[in-house]
Amino acid sequence: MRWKKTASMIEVHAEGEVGRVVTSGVLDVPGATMLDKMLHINEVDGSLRRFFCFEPRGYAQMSTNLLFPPTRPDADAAFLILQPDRAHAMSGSNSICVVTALLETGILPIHEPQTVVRLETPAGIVKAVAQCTDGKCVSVSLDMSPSFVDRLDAVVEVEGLGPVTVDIAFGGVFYALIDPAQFGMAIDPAAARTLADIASRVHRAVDAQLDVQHPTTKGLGGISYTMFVDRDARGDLRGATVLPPGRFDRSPCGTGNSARLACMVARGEAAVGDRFEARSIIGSKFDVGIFGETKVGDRPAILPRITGRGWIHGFHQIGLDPSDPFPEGYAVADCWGDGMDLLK
Ligand SMILES: O=C(O)[C@H]1NCC[C@@H]1O
Repeated sequence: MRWKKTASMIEVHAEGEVGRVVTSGVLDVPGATMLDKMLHINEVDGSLRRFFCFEPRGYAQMSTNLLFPPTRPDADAAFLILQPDRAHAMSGSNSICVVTALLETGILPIHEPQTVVRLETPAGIVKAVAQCTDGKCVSVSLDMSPSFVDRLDAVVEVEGLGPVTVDIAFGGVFYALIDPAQFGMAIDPAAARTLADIASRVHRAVDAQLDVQHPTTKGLGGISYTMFVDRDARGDLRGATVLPPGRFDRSPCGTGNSARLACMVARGEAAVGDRFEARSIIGSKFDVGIFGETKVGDRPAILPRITGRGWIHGFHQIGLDPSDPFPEGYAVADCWGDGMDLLK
């Protein structure tokens, strides 16, 4: 074997959203904390992100999760979420994928009927409670990051669309939440390309026109994603997160629904103790709820809880031959999306 780099991973999806879990090939990333490691990838050396996320080893519609030993004594494992544009601080679907992989392959011991896993992320500790039967994680409940509103009904000037109203909120990462009705649209898989194009334009406008900062943690600023929010015919929450360079989350989105719940509480549309069904653009489901409240800096914040399911669907090995002409991979807008400028 003459490969310059080799990595093994577990292929997992959570309610349709793929979150690969790397189990070998990456020993560590410089940084004393998970936030430091994320900033190293985003500000110093993005080669790992490109190796895993770009073609031919990667593709747009997935995330790659790097596993690490925890840097904190109160955590069982740590992970970083790599996507084509950057490493991100927290992710609901990816947390479900990581817990499913850790427990169903014995990296951490599985206990029945319930296993608690404390995950360390750049956004802090996420407590995961997995319901386990016959060696399967039947469901995973996540106590998400404290979530809060940055601003409601902000207006940005969007190329080709004019003024667009968004809510900016934090659910583990920052979101621009968009009501599609302002474009005469609704969340519909048949309109996915049009909606994804709109979302990429809104993302650019928010980046350029709004200064979004976390009140207590430098390095968590700026929106990660945009998310269309509406309700389905049954009145259930329906959400569709668009990730750079312009593709939809296949899951209902845990961090996005956490941000949405914070906005609903701020508008008096929800309260502590409420629970909802949240659907994705493909109809998959998370149970989402609010189990407490707190403060983040001077901001009132909620404690969301997200429950969903993950499934292992493969085992995978990738590598780099020294003669490969594309050691850092490549991406083309035909299937990656119109927001190629949003990639680093
Ligand atoms: O569920 C979530 O929070 C994630 N799904 C893809 C984008 C977000 O990180």
